Amino acid sequence: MSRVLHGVIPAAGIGTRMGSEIPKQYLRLLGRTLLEHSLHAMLRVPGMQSVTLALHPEDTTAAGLDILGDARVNTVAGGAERVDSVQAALRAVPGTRDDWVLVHDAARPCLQQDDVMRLVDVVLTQGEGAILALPVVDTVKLADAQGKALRTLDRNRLWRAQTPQMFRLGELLDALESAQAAGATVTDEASAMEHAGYPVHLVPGAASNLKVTVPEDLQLAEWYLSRQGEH
Ligand SMILES: Nc1ccn([C@@H]2O[C@H](COP(=O)(O)OP(=O)(O)OP(=O)(O)O)[C@@H](O)[C@H]2O)c(=O)n1
Ligand SMILES: C[C@](O)(CO)[C@H](O)COP(=O)(O)O
Repeated sequence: MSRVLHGVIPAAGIGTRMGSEIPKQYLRLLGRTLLEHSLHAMLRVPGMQSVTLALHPEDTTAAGLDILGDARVNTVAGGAERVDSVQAALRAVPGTRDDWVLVHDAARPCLQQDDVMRLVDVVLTQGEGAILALPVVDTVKLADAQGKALRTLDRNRLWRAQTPQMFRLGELLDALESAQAAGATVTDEASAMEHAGYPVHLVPGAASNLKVTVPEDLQLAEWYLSRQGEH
């Protein structure tokens, strides 16, 4: 069975919730764009053979960054939704169906190597897919359409999905296609794998691996990045 690793980074979003003049993946923290931070984290993973970036079809910014200089980096045009961008990138991965792929959001620039390595270790030991995730710490309510609480969920069994999410390339491609065909909501890769009946291990991640979504996330991400630089 293959132990070859590839990376995919969906980076074709427009950052509506950030509301910045440029797409948020090109905002800079400590001198590097969010996309560069995320890409470097992927390229640093031992054994990473390629990283495929899904970029917005009208993206002219990536070409001006040094990141495309690494021979392992490929780009493709992304799609209308994150899942479309991930599918486009997966189809362009220069690997075999048996190889492993780690899908990581460009918008998660503070990924730490020890977290990725724990994920890779679980996957290669178990031979099954896994994602980084965080146990929920708040009390969580299920609401009706009017915003009235219906009931309280058992938070001991609730996790917040992060990225990277690591699966076999061929299985993930097939799972995404069948979930799409069935009209299932696919907000991450794991949801497609669950839909197809595959096990998905939850590997505890770190709060620092936040998804930069709204303006106030930028300061926090910069603080996490500056702390990482100290070690
Ligand atoms: N059509 C899309 C939409 C999103 N993404 C990527 O998926 C990741 C997670 O998406 P999100 O944080 O929602 O980014 P945006 O879609 O840009 O933000 P928003 O939803 O606020 O518009 C980001 O790295 C984003 O660039 C993508 O590749 N293609
Ligand atoms: C994949 C993800 O980051 C896991 O939490 C998340 O689902 C992406 O959601 P978004 O709305 O596309 O940011």
